[in-house]
Amino acid sequence: MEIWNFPACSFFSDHHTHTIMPSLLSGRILHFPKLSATSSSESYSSKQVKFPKKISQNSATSVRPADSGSPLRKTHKLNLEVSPHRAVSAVRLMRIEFGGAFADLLNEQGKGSGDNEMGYVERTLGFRTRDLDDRDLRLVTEVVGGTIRWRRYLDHLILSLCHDERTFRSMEPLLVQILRIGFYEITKLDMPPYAVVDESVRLAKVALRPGAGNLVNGILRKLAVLKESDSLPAVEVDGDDRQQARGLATLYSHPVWMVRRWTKYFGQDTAIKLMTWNNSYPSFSLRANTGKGLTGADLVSRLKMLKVPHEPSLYLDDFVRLKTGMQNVIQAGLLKEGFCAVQDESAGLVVSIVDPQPGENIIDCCAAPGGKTLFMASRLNGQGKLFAVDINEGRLRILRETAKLHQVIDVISTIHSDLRTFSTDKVVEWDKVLLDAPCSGLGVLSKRADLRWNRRLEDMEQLKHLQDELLDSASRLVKPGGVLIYSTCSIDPEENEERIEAFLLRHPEFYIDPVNKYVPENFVTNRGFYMSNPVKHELDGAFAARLHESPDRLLSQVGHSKPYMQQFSLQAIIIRYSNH
Ligand SMILES: C[S@@+](CC[C@H](N)C(=O)[O-])C[C@H]1O[C@@H](n2cnc3c(N)ncnc32)[C@H](O)[C@@H]1O
Repeated sequence: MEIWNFPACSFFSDHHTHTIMPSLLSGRILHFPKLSATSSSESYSSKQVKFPKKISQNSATSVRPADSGSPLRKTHKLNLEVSPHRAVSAVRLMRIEFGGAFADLLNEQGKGSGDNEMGYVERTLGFRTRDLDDRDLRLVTEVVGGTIRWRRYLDHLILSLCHDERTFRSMEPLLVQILRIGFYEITKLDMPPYAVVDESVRLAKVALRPGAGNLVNGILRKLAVLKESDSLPAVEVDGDDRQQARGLATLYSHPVWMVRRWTKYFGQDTAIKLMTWNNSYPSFSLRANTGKGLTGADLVSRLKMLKVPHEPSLYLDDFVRLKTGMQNVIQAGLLKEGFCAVQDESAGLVVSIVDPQPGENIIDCCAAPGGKTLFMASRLNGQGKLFAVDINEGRLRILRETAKLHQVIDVISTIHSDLRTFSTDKVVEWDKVLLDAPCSGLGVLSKRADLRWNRRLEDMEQLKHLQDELLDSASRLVKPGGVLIYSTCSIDPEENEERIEAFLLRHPEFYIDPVNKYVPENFVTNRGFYMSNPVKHELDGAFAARLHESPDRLLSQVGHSKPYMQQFSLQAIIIRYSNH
């Protein structure tokens, strides 16, 4: 199994994630889980997605050799007339939009669906294409990420070129994906329009029906003409605040509520810059695995050997930034062999704020899949103990496996528990407590292309409530005089500063420890918090507050003490809770 160390991310949605079940895919009529809010309200919608009949007779050109895949593959036909990147992209987009699969550009070996991707293509379209080569793979990554990001804008263009709104709303989902891909390639990738038209028509005909091909032909040709004469349908950004937000939301392809929220908090200019950042191709950072005795210099020489362009991090030793070449890093096995991890510097800086020291006992309260845990563990140099709590067992398993791979498992104990329950046991106190809280992830939208469409305004209220509860729980685990670090990968003040202000009102025994000592000054806010801002720092957005608990808390808080405190030793905790 490929083990990934994801960039810092929000996974509130984990509990709502749906994946396509293979058994569902084999039927002609598929019942997908609930559509995302945006797809139902801002785009076409359908709960029953009809897929085309299996391969049309005239499109099959050869039969795949019998020994080259699963039994399913053997029985089906290969279509060499359809461009593989287009077929795979369309199916991936269907999975992401209706199946809840994430569009992380790095997910699952960079192929989106792992080795079985052609199986999905075949079951969805009724035929398979030739396998993807490296160029196709890069194109699929680009097309899928871009088409998701630009979905609202692309739908605006498609709608403008349809006869009427009903035509658009009643299109089959697969037809919409084929059109979106074509529109994206022509308008954003500047691909030769007539090649795009031809390929898209062919896919629509073979995968759907001849009429669908004609429709694609008509609409894409109109687009090609408009593109050539530089007269694409305009997006109006005027009127009152609400109308302007709608216009900007279409022009920069984001949900309206996000535009309104960012305009309110940061002003329109910054909101536009933020959306532009979210729409750009993400860059990635790698962290050399010092747990294995490797250094940033070792990583740099491997990257040089691979001819992967890179630059050292401005802020963190042992981190390097890549703009391109991630595929080479993957193929060379650097991640698989635990040589390095993918970690954004904005997440690395949160670990700098925790400032783990050898010999300390640290608890990471929402730890999985372990990006920060592993980095902290490597800083303990084999001395001390790190407890990793998470409610999600599957993700904790990934954490354990990665910790073994990175050779830092000796200092880590995993605890599968809801933090709220775990903390009421009042088991023991820790020197440092990190709460990397579930959050909206609004700081990582450039990497998580689909996230903007899966978040709803209503989620924000639920998240804030959960964050308050988890902060209260985490605070119970801090020893007198100890440190509590709260972090998110969000830029939203309501999930960040406001949560801390509310916490301090509930817990006057804590005070803010300004982060100046731990991170460069340009990341420090007026209140002494850490804030990485994509517009300012060209990193993912992230936030952290470092809070100290007053050493005389127990004296000052009669009746609010921790009755069962220290009744267990750390060793007993390991035995009682750990699952490895
Ligand atoms: C932002 S992610 C953590 C990312 C992780 N710190 C890293 O750097 O890789 C939030 C995590 O909180 C976990 N979580 C959510 N609710 C929880 C709860 N009540 N108790 C414990 N963990 C919870 C989720 O399963 C998720 O893994």
